[in-house]
Amino acid sequence: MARLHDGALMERAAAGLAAAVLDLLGGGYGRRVLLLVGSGDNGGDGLLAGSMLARRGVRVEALLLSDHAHAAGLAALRAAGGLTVREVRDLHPRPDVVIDAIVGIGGRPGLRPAAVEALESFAGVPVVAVDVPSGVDVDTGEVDGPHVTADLTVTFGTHKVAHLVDPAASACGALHAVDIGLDLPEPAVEALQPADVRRLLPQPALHAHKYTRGVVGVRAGSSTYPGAALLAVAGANTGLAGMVRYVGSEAVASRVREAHPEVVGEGRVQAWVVGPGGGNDAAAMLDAARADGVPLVVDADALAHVDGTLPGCVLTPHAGELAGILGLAREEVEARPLAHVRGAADRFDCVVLLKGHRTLVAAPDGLVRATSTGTPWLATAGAGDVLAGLVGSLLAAGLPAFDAASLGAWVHGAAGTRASRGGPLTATTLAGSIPLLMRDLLARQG
Ligand SMILES: NC(=O)C1=CN([C@@H]2O[C@H](COP(=O)(O)OP(=O)(O)OC[C@H]3O[C@@H](n4cnc5c(N)ncnc54)[C@H](O)[C@@H]3O)[C@@H](O)[C@H]2O)[C@@H](O)CC1
Ligand SMILES: [K+]
Repeated sequence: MARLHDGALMERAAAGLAAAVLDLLGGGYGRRVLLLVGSGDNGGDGLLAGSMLARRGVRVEALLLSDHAHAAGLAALRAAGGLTVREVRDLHPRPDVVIDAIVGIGGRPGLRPAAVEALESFAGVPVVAVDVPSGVDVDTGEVDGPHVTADLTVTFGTHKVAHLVDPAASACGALHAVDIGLDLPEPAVEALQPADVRRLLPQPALHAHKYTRGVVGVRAGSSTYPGAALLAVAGANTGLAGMVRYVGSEAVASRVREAHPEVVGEGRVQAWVVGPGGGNDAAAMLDAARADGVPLVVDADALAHVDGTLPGCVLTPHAGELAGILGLAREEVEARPLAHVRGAADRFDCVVLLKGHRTLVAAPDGLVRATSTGTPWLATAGAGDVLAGLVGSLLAAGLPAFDAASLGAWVHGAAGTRASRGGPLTATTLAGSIPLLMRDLLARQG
């Protein structure tokens, strides 16, 4: 901002927005676009993009929702032949696309009645949000009152928290970022990209042997839930660590050995995975694992027994489990996931991985990584057990807890998408696709 004239940034933003809208429309001439325009620079972006679209033959109408509108944007739109109106009833029928330029990063959460009325009048028409869907809380991802639900969000300079954190992230639709040449500080919320994952992924050294690659131990499963043991072991046994140990009842252990002949019994480990399917044994599993003094992944039934602090460890709750730990209602965690995952990481002095549509991983210092991979098909029994095992293997391989958890969440989501190919998947096929996903990633190295 210091180096660039305001107008230059807005020009770049508007050009990127107009290009994305043309792409969505499949052309310009004869198409109809409605702009919903608020009082600030977000409205200015919309008006300026509207002028660019009008020059490409698009019939552009702007509904001005405030007495003030960005003056230069307004002049540009009118000069290009765009129309402006102040009432919904004065608009032509059904546009091909609605552009939400009501508010951006300067907006307060919620929408005014005139904006809500306009959005309701054109329900069913695809919506392109300018920078963020208006009405969401940009810096927390929270939602308080009415907001736009977009099919496409075109953002500028960098992703904002609302693009990465639910519930706002779910209102963004597809995301398209336009580089406008900003110099940006380190973010407090980040999302790993494939190149980051390749850099962080543990790979065997030239003279590696199984012990130098790390040994991960799994304490999971019970007579009621033997499958959880098999799936947690499947997640741990994807070849990222040098060896997997399983500790549990002989009945479950023999089934684990049958399914995974590489897996061995009790001994020294560099990390433990505790809790999936543990049932009534979960407290004892957690105590036994804690006694070793190595990093832990605490999942499922073991989460209810966490107390004190667990430096270097990872908790992997879903919203209901985190609510249980914090003594809150599930809905409260779902409404403010970023605040609560950070609160839990601070309270237990460990990394907390909150599973969901956008899995969040928080470190005790407040840094958060949001997971951008995954598919709703991953909401399937046992997928969480696989994730716990996977994170455990990354811990055993020597990654710090924050990297192990965020890398595990990314790989888990990407492997799920790979295995799903747009259709259903099971936890077993998910685990099987993890090494294939990593092979694809590493093949693109360099
Ligand atoms: N800062 C930057 O570097 C750039 C900003 N740009 C655009 O500028 C936007 C930010 O512009 P502004 O700071 O002017 O702020 P906004 O345009 O986001 O909104 C602020 C205006 O909306 C009003 N308002 C606040 N909450 C409202 C609500 N809930 N309902 C209705 N009106 C409300 C305020 O009174 C104020 O006039 C960005 O989101 C982006 O679209 C781009 O042009 C690119 C460069
Ligand atoms: K907007």
